[in-house]
Amino acid sequence: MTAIRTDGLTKRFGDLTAVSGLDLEIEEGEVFGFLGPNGAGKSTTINMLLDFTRPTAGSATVLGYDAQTGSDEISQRVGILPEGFSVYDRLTGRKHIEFAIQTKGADQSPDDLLARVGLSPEDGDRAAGGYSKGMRQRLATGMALAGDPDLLIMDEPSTGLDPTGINEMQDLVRAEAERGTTVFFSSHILEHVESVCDRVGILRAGELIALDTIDGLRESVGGGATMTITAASALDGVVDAVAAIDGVSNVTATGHRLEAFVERPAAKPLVVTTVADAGVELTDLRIEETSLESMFTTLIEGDEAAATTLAGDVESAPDRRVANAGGDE
Ligand SMILES: Nc1ncnc2c1ncn2[C@@H]1O[C@H](COP(=O)(O)OP(=O)(O)OP(=O)(O)O)[C@@H](O)[C@H]1O
Repeated sequence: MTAIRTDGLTKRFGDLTAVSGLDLEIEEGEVFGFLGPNGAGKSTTINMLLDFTRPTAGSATVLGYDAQTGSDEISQRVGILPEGFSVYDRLTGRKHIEFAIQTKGADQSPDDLLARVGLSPEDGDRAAGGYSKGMRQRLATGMALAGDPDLLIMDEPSTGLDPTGINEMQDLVRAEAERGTTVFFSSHILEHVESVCDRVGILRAGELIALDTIDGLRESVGGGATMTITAASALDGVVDAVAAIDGVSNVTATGHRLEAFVERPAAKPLVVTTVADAGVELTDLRIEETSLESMFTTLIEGDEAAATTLAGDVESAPDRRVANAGGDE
């Protein structure tokens, strides 16, 4: 079954399009990372899935229920970890969990749920106001797991956590995924989702600009590298010859240094032989591969070329923009 499906899901706030024609399909059992910088539209999308806010256009289903007409059924089957969850300082951790179990109408042992998120019965006895950020996040996740949801939606679960807390959060997501829970979680940092996600969708300014597995994304950016050649004499004379090689771009020479961006691995030796054939003596060669993280950073900062590289799989993106250009509020 499809856990989440959106068709042209769009939300406008006045002139601002927060989410634009989003088409997503997330399978049951999948761990999906919803990525994008601040303000990209991640929370707005989640709010539409949970019927906290209504779409301007398009539709969504969650666990087979329409997000609007089936919101009661959805809230019974979905666990939510909201962004910026705050605890009731004076209530114990266990009370928080008991409250969540009651809300779901479930019959579960609070201590089992505490244990599932790595909190001991003694932790459960303590007032949550004294919890560390990592413990608060565990508690919030424990509350989200009340009633054994089929789908866990986590909005920026790594916010405010230190590296240890982030690792703990990733372990929790892995453990839930192993139990068969579908996990949909948003983040603005690729590194935080990279090790746990089956697939990621990258949202920028409300538009889905990439939808792929981490390996697929790697493949899209793979092979790209910056070569820096240093020689015993000036290199400006070879710029044109290097730039003429298929798969080589952005060639610049400053004195004895030449830099070139190489898209195809096979072009790398050609750059070296072209320089050597010009009778220049090479003294140093450095190759810096483009990392997924750096591509992601470039991408979300608004680099159109990077967006085009990663957008390969989002075939309908241009059509969607046209289709949704009019008719919204
Ligand atoms: N109720 C609202 N009224 C007006 N504008 C809104 C409202 N809610 C969100 N927005 C705007 O919609 C855009 C998307 O916001 P959203 O919170 O969905 O982004 P996000 O990707 O979740 O960001 P963050 O990572 O900061 O939480 C932003 O420009 C935001 O200012």
